[in-house]
Amino acid sequence: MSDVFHLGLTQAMLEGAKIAIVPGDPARSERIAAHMDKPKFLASSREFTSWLGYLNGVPVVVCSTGIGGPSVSICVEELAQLGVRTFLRIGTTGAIQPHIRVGDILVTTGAVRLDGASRHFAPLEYPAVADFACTNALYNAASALGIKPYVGISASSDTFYPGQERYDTFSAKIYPAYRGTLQQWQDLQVMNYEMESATLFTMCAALGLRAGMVSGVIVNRTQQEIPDEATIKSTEEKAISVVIKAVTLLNS
Ligand SMILES: O=P(O)(O)O[C@H]1O[C@H](CO)[C@@H](O)[C@H]1O
Ligand SMILES: O=c1cc[nH]c(=O)[nH]1
Repeated sequence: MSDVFHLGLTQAMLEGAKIAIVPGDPARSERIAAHMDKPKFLASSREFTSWLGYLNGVPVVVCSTGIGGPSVSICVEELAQLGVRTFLRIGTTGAIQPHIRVGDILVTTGAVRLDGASRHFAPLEYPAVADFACTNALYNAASALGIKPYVGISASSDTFYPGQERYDTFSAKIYPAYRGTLQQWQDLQVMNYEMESATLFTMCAALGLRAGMVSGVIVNRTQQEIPDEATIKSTEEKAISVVIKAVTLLNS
């Protein structure tokens, strides 16, 4: 019998884990757990696939969030009910700055709140900022692995198509409020688009939880719209190695 509504998890299953790695894609959970000692499948329910593993003897839970703010908010709330206090998201992303290349790693310090769910935790004036210790750990983890990440702001959108100003859609129509926004965020030095950090950062800051985010660039929107399948896995693996190292730094 589960202790929470959606995740299919009990407190006992988490073996005291206080830290969670939260990818979007359920299939990524197992690949992340494979980097840990004693990886164990826990549950799969809707978009939430969870595994448990150990890093230097410390239990770490991995649980996918699915796509977008509403499901992130459920994942974080229910893991927090089970005792988790620190959340590191590892995602894929689309860069919007021309100099950022496919395969690069981004550490997000703050998010533009283009979501709806974060407004259920705090008004729009409240910033969507990452926890400093988590960001520091992600940056230092990347550096220790010989990776120089870009560090800065992400635009975090509820929608993949209009909210990220994609015209390669069946209608090619975008509501006026979103036309020209890619250029606007680019001018404002935003690094990239993704879909979860606004909710994750806002709710965690508001609730006294810690959150950070690392992502791997699978497409650069100034150059292409469709990612090259061949590079996705290696980019994800690079970002996974950063998040694993960051957990060991946070636990040391
Ligand atoms: O690769 P994940 O972690 O799912 O992250 C990104 O990919 C999905 C969109 O394709 C969104 O969830 C976005 O944030
Ligand atoms: O362009 C992209 C790529 C991945 N995920 C997003 O949300 N946008």
